[in-house]
Amino acid sequence: MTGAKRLLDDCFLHDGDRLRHDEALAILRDRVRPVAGTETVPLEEASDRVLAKGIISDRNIPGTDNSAVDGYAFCAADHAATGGFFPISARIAAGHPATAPLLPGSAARIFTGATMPEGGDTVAMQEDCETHEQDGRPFIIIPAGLKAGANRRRAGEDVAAGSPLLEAGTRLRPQELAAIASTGTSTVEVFSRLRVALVSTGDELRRPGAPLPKGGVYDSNHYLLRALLDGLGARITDVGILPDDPETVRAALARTAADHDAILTTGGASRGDEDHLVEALDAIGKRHMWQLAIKPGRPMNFGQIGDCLTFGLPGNPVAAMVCFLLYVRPVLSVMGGGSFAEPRRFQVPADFSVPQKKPGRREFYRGSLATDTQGRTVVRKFERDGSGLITSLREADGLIEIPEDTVSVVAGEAVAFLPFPELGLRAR
Ligand SMILES: Nc1nc2c(c(=O)[nH]1)N[C@H]1C(S)=C(S)[C@@H](COP(=O)(O)OP(=O)(O)OC[C@H]3O[C@@H](n4cnc5c(N)ncnc54)[C@H](O)[C@@H]3O)O[C@H]1N2
Ligand code: MOO
Repeated sequence: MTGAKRLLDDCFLHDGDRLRHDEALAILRDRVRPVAGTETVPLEEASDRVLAKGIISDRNIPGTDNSAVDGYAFCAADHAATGGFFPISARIAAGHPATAPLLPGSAARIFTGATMPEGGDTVAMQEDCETHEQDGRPFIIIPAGLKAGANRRRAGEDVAAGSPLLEAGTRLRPQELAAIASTGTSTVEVFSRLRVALVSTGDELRRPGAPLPKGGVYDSNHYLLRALLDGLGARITDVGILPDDPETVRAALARTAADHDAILTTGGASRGDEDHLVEALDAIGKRHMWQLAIKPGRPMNFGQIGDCLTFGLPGNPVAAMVCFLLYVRPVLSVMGGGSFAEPRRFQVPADFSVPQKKPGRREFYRGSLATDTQGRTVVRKFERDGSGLITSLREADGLIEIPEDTVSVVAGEAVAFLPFPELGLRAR
């Protein structure tokens, strides 16, 4: 990251002068690069990690043509001549391929996943067949009408030998781990875990478990952010709670920046007399952006101290979570070798109205999905706006995004909805 494109340091900015959401994203997208080294880990420890080296499958998956069902393998071209009456000449189970080709005009008893016999191209499901015995020999009656190749899975139909399986930069979800395992690979080269420090600030804060003085507030943001970082594969350092004291804040940030890739702070982001984060950042580092034309999350700041990136999240829990999801998550993803993924927006009819919205800023409401009387999916806005209401986050399925130039929302009109899973969270 080099020199800021645009620095804003006027705390009395009007929304029109603040950095817009798209501008903020463009700055972040532009400037952030992967910083993590790489390491080789066993597949058991690779969940949520980012692949540092692409994987090419050196084999076909499945490895052989095999049966998709329990039944009888035969050659479709033999059906007319046999009238569907086949002697059973072999038995083939998964893991025990036939050692000889199928005798012409005969069928093989076969089980799901077992390798197709040479000379057989089609499998009849056992439920559709009738067994028969003649002269002490087993026969199977296979109904007409099965297409050649029915119930047969082709070698390489999932992945062909020599084809790229996964690209570097892929975050490994359960299904990617399964795909890697299916190629027989037991270790993967992934980007090292980012070292991320969490800092809470505010004299009023205490950790759960400690007694709370009058006017005190439990540090819920620490637990919010810690859990939001799940899935990014970061190594978390808990710096604890810093008091509202400029010297202490500055010293702790300088010390922490020396051996971390990123610091996430909460609280003290705006410019009250007791808010020292921005001041500390200006004194010992560089501020790249501050004050966004969004709600909630207006005082979010972003900067760096040496090589360590800093994210100053607002103290209000809703603002902290929204800013994390919109800005911190994609940046940490890129720093850790992954992609800067834009969440997909879905147009959903609003089950609410907003008679008057302030123009010039983008607003994010907490939204939950519901079904209206005609069975359509609609989105409801949490009725209260407070940025301190953790309840609103719990009751939400995602964020409703209202663009800068919109000044009202009429019930029934389509609004952009960002489901939480698009932002890396689990569904309720
Ligand atoms: N005069 C102005 N006042 C405020 C402005 C403004 O522009 N001018 N902006 C408001 C907005 S928007 C927000 S958001 C908050 C941001 O405040 P800070 O980031 O400076 O945070 P604090 O003042 O320290 O705390 C705000 C609020 O959040 C609670 N908090 C803080 N940390 C935690 C934590 N770790 N866990 C739970 N709750 C926490 C804190 O007790 C306060 O209630 O400022 C507005 N004010
Ligand atoms: O970011 Mo603040 O939450 O708009 O209240």
